[in-house]
Amino acid sequence: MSDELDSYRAKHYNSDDPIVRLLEEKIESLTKELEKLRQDLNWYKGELEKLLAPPYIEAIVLDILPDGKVIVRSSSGPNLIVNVSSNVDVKKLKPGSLVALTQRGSTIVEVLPEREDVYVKSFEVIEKPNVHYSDIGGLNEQINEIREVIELPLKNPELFKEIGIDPPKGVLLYGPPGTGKTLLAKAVATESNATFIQVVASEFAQKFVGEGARIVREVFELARRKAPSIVFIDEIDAIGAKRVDMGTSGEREIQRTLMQLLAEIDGFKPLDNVKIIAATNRLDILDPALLRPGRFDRLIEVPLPNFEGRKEIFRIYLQKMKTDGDIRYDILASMTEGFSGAEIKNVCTEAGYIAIRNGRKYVNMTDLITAIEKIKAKNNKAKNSDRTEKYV
Ligand SMILES: Nc1ncnc2c1ncn2[C@@H]1O[C@H](COP(=O)(O)OP(=O)(O)OP(=O)(O)O)[C@@H](O)[C@H]1O
Repeated sequence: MSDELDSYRAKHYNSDDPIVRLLEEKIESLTKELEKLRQDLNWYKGELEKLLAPPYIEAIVLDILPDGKVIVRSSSGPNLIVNVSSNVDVKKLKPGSLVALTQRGSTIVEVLPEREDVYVKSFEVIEKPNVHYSDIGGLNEQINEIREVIELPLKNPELFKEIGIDPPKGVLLYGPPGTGKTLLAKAVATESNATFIQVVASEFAQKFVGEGARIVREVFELARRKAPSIVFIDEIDAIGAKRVDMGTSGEREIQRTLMQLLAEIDGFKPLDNVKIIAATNRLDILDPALLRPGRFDRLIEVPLPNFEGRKEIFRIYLQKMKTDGDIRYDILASMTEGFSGAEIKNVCTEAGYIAIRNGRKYVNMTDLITAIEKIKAKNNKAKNSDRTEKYV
């Protein structure tokens, strides 16, 4: 049939015939459309395959056995001995590699890219913090105490060994927000030449559901690698509050994270050269397990600054600014009773803005007093709206 058609065409083909031309154009456009539809079809097929494919299980390689099998710890729990799919380059596998396992958990099908970044982002690592004790106002007693329990053992561990006492593994700083707890921890890291690793405990459970315990483990592994180091855990009450019931999975997750933290602290060796500083605004709600001997048995209160403290903090910030040279520190301190260090810093910054708005390049007492009034008014407003919320 097709031969007949070809010979008919050969006999009657006339490319000048408008009908033939029209038909040829039509064929060309239909061929293009067909090609496009084929591409679409392939794309949909691919998507469908992805949607129907079972999910993979993430696992960490623990060891590679001589027979080519691999021991992994799966994210869903147990350690497994698995095969490696032939399209995976076995040379790329090493203990610690992240891999994807088939649903039934029997074969490694892919080596996943290093994901430490995701975790590292959740904790800040400062190799060389640049905060000094002289940047902190009104906390001399606290500085002395933290030097004795953190700086001295980090710098001279042998001193403790010789005498035969175990230096504390860490301290707990407690007090109202903005009083300089983070600043103190950073300063002790600077002055002890230690790496500063900061984690915010509330993020353990919130950001990485189901992974809090793993992050705790990774933080301490990193701390040991970067020793001497200080692990600073801010808002420790987010994982360390005493709990009565553990009904929800979220609560159990927090509990697991806390258990891992306690296990890490208990596992510290004095020579690891890792110290831990935790901070909280809520000492009253902490689980007593955290405060047991050998854990956070050193508590340092970081209170709101007193009159002298406030003067010192004003001095620290105003010395870095341009002023008219006529600053009355006692007046500033007496006007700011109840202010935290953070609020005093805000007063100084605000006074700077006021000076700029007034076309000046230096700050004077009037700017500072205006700034104090402004921050007081803001605090009162916040307090009132708090109260209203409670009664609504
Ligand atoms: N005693 C202080 N001396 C100098 N600056 C201070 C002092 N207290 C707080 N500040 C300043 O206030 C800001 C907040 O302080 P910091 O983060 O150390 O407080 P914190 O006690 O850790 O607060 P939070 O409990 O809210 O985490 C910092 O920028 C710090 O510079």
